[in-house]
Amino acid sequence: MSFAAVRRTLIFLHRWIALILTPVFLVIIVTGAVLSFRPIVNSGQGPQPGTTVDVAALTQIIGTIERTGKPGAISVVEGGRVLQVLSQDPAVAGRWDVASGAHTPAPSGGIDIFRTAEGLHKTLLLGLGIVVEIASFLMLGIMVAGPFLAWLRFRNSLMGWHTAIGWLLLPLTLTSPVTAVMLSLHIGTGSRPELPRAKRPVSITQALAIAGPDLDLSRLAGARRFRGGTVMLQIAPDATGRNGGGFVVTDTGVTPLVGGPGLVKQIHEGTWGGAWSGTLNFGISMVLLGLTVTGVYSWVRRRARNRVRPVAAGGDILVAHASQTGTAARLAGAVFEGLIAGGEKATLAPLGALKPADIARFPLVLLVASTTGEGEVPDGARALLKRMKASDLKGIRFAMLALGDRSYANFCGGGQRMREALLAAGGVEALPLREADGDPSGAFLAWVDAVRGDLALNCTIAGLPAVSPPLALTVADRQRLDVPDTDNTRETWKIFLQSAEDLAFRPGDLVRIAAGAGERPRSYSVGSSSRVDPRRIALTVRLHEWTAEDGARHLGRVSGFLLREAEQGVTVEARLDPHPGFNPPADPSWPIMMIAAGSGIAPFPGFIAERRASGRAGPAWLIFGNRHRDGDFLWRDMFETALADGTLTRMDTAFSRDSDDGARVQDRLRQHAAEVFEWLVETKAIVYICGRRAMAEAVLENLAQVLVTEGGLKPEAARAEIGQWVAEGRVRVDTFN
Ligand SMILES: Cc1cc2nc3c(=O)[nH]c(=O)nc-3n(C[C@H](O)[C@H](O)[C@H](O)COP(=O)(O)O)c2cc1C
Repeated sequence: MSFAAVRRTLIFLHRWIALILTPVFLVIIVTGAVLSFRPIVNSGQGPQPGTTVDVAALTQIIGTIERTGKPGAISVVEGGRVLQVLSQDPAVAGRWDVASGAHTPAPSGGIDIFRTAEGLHKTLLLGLGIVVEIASFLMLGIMVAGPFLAWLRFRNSLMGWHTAIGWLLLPLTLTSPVTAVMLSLHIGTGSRPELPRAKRPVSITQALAIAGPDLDLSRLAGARRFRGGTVMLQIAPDATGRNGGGFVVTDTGVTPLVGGPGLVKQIHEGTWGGAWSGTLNFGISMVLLGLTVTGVYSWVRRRARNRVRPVAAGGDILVAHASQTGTAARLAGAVFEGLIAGGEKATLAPLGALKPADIARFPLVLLVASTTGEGEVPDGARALLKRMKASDLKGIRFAMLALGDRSYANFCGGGQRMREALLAAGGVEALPLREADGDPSGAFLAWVDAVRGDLALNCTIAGLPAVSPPLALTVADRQRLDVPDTDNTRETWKIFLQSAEDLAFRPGDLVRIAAGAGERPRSYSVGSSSRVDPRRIALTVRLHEWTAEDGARHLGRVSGFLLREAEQGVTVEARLDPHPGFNPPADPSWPIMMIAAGSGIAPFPGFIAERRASGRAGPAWLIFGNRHRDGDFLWRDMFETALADGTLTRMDTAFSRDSDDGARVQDRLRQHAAEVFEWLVETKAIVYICGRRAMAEAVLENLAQVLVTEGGLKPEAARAEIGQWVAEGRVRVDTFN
């Protein structure tokens, strides 16, 4: 077994054993804390070494007590002025004043807190001593495994403190379970002498008389009757700290109890140093309590985060979508609602969130799939596409609407690949493939008609799903983001678009802008939030320019228009589309990692602004890469301010063309693999990746690499895991070319 596999097993055991035994641990720890007060309370109660008590008075009062009833145990407290009597017999239980003989009965019905705590601590008050013993073994195991689970590295978070305290105080906290385990194995418990037998039972008064010649009763600390008719006398040490201990008295004489409690027992009970060691034990109990509570709490939190929100289950029809920028998802949603309104049983799900086996459960699948990149399936569906090839979907029927654009070389390539995979796995087409070119409205309505007619399904669609209306946005302000007079930067601007009315948008949404009527629009990520200003949209626009074969310079159609023609005050026509797949988490306290290269930084200023405005931003880590620190550090002031005010927890940069750096974002992931692993696996951060497709792919590969080096996964398993995270939305990718 590799070290990583051992570590994974330890993590698993640490968490699950701790969790299952938490109730038992809590009882043991809390009662242990209560019991650690016993040596504190007891210290200074009996005769102190060197002090003496009035033996005659003591003998007299004990005689009175024994004539009145049946004492179980008698302790000499308050320096010999008072006797504390434990007994079932209410006539004698309570406190007796040695001088006056006055009796203060024990409150009836009162419970002896130490006795109860001890009962719970040893047997859970249910005679379950074996459970407690097993629990101490497991507690020891959990604590020893602890340091292997997370290296000592301080972070100011709940788990950071759990780890640091667990590590640093380990030698101390280990004493409790170690001594408990030793006690249950009878190691160091002290010798148990064979007790002498009495021929005739003796009372405590008689025992005092018998022991008088042999023992210094002026240091009597307590007396107790045993079943066989013997009496045990406890004598406090003398001024030299010696000659104390227990003595068994029978009608024939006195026998010292040799051995006494062993060191292990004293350490476990905190009695080796009186009040001092009791306090130390109490401290240990509190640390153990803290570790248990924080451990369980973080587990609960992790579970809550991990819970995959299932899509409405049930029904015979699966409506699935593979969507990069949300269009296919919106259309699939409309079909789903139409089916439900028509009384059909249907389930709606993003394709990437499903396994082939999930799909196989449905006799009919309606699929809307778009194309991205150069004829590829959307990011979320890529892992599934691979898996589908080796799966068995015999018997399922499917109907697909593919979205695309003929101005791309590979028209509807993504949908076609998906269709081929479904056919190869044994699926059968229920309707011929329908392809949408550009605006999908017409093809969508025709497809829904076929679903209704040829498949005889009730699907009530009132109209087309809301397509975003055209908006008139005015260029309110623009600033260059790169520094033009440094070498070799790429011309990039921030542009603020102003709306005359309030709009609802979130960072990561898409603004589609065309340079002229009927031209293909280009999408830009929204870098601001309507929660901060509902009329102002921030964009990051890089100028696309290239030299043609004839040497002529060309500008990108839309970026050229925005940066060369749409000066301040110019109004542009745009559409604003939600892009829920790339919005920051609704809960701003959720940890996020933002990984961007070049103008892929576009959505993240909006992420920061929205989280800052919420007032409860959680951890956020930005990894940004570009060419030159001096010229290309886009939005530098904004992010440095965020780092200073805490909205950003951590920022790493990579400048590929700086001679003192030369790294890319993916290199940073490998360099900080341990922290990345922690953010991915422990903190469960949502990872947002924005940039060119090749960059996103390199980042995904390096994330998988981190799971290999830090988590011990095999490369294939690590890639599958990342693929699953992409499908579940824990890793989100927004790419452009
Ligand atoms: C970066 C990018 C690449 C695209 N590549 C293709 C392509 O290769 N072939 C194609 O037919 N359509 C392509 N399209 C068009 C989309 O498939 C089309 O706009 C679709 O409606 C988007 O749907 P979605 O929002 O669900 O992802 C591309 C669009 C974008 C933004």
